[in-house]
Amino acid sequence: MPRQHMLWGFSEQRWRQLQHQMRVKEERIVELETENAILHLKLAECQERTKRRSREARLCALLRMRQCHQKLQRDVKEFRQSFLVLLQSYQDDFRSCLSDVMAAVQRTQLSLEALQACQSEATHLQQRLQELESRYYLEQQRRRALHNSLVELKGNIRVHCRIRPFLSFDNKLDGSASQNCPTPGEVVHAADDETVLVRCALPGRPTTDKTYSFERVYGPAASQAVVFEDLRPLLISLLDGYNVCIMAYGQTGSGKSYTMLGPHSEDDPTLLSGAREDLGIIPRAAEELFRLISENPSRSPKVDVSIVEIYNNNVFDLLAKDNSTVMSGTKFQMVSTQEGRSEVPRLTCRAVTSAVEFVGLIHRGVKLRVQHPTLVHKNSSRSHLMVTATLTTASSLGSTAPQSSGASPQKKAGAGNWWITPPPASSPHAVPVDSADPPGQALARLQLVDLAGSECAAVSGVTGSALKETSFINRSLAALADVLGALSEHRDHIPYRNSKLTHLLQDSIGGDAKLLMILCVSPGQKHMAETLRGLTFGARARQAERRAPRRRPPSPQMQKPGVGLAGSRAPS
Ligand SMILES: Nc1ncnc2c1ncn2[C@@H]1O[C@H](COP(=O)(O)OP(=O)(O)OP(=O)(O)O)[C@@H](O)[C@H]1O
Repeated sequence: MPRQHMLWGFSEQRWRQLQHQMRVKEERIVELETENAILHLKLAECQERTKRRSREARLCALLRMRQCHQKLQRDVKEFRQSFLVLLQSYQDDFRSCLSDVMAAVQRTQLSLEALQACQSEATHLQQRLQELESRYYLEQQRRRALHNSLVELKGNIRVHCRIRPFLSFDNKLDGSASQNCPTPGEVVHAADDETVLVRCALPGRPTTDKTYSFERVYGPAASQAVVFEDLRPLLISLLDGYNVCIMAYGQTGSGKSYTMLGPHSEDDPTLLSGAREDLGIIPRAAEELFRLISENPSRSPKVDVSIVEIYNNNVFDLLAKDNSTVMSGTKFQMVSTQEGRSEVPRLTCRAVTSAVEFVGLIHRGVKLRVQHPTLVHKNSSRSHLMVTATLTTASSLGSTAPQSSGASPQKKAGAGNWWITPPPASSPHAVPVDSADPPGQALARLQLVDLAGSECAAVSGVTGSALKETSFINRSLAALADVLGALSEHRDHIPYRNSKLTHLLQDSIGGDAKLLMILCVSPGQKHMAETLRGLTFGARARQAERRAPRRRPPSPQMQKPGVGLAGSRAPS
């Protein structure tokens, strides 16, 4: 071939160079075309893969949706099933509650019927109770009437005699032991429950027996409880509105303080001591009084206590005294009211609400009482001790009696029954209050007296001021004997004012009140003269007038603070 390059004017070299370049370019084109084809192939692959993936993704999504849907369907099914179970249980519960409610309603109906039956029963019982209350009230009235008749039959002045045991100091005094007596020197005996036997054996003379009768005679073995038991009914009379006085009378050393208060303490003779069974009448009466009061709380009266001693015919207020003024306390004058009552103005009077308070006051008063040793015994009381409890009912029966029914409390079935429980409102026996009976004035007084001992100066061996005391004691006891003598002889004038003692006891001795005298006697030979005097005195006291008791109209002055035995109110 002609040389082309020559044709085109290129040098051979140049020509070869261009050819080479052209071959390189063609090779490069082939490479690129190959590459291009590969890329096309890859592109196609990628597209294919992308399509496949998107198809797969769609399929997956569809699959997931389907699964979700299936799960949802399952959940709904489960939910429905549990809902049905729950519903079933609710229905069961509801049915059971309903049956419970039905049962409860039935029970309530039954209870209602039972309640109605109970109500009618209660109404019936209430009517029965009212009937019983009416009967109780009537029986109570009858009981009181019978009780008071009994007390009247026994006499408004009664004498019990207590013979104390033969004690060591009786021996000291008594050298002349009698051969005829069971215990040497013991000459006074309780022949039976009502007779005292005194064996009088004088040297050179035949023995003679003297007997004395009393409502009750206690031998040396009689306990304090037995002595108290016989006078317990008097406290019922007190609450029935009668003045009551219990006093111990007897020669010195005969056991009056023991009987009224109890034994003295060994260490301090002014102190009371001893076990409960040794308690004397005064603390026992305090207990019994509050026991009786507690039996009828709706009628609780107010109880005011005063304690006085009458020493050398002067009245001393033991509740106003203190240790520093012992023996020099204020003397009190006595007055007689228009109604004839004896009263001590400005006397301390303490309200007590329990037996404990009452006994506490007694202990305090007794500690301040005048005592001196005598030849007979070392704790001889040189004064008369008088404990007075005044019972007042607050604005009286009218205030607590049923107002609406117009029924009024009972006034009197017999005498002095202000204490009687008012009848129930429905009682057909309700009686209108006597307009003459002022409200809140119902009073009764309990006087508990431990007298000083009657004594023979030769026996007690007292001299000086003690002899003067003895003289006053004996004079006041003689005045008491005169009063009892005047009463027994039904004299017009009863000499109450001859001594402070009888003046103070004026309301308690006579037809109005109930007096129990406990005649204490020593059993020893040495005291025989005084014992016989005491026994004669007691026998004479028994003959004092027996008049149906009547309730004394209360003195208006007794209502006023600061006047009378219920006098000045001291803070308790
Ligand atoms: N029943 C009795 N049982 C035991 N001891 C008694 C009894 N009675 C009295 N006594 C004792 O006899 C003594 C004298 O008694 P009490 O002090 O009571 O006599 P009194 O009559 O009050 O004397 P006074 O009038 O001199 O005060 C006391 O030691 C007392 O304890």
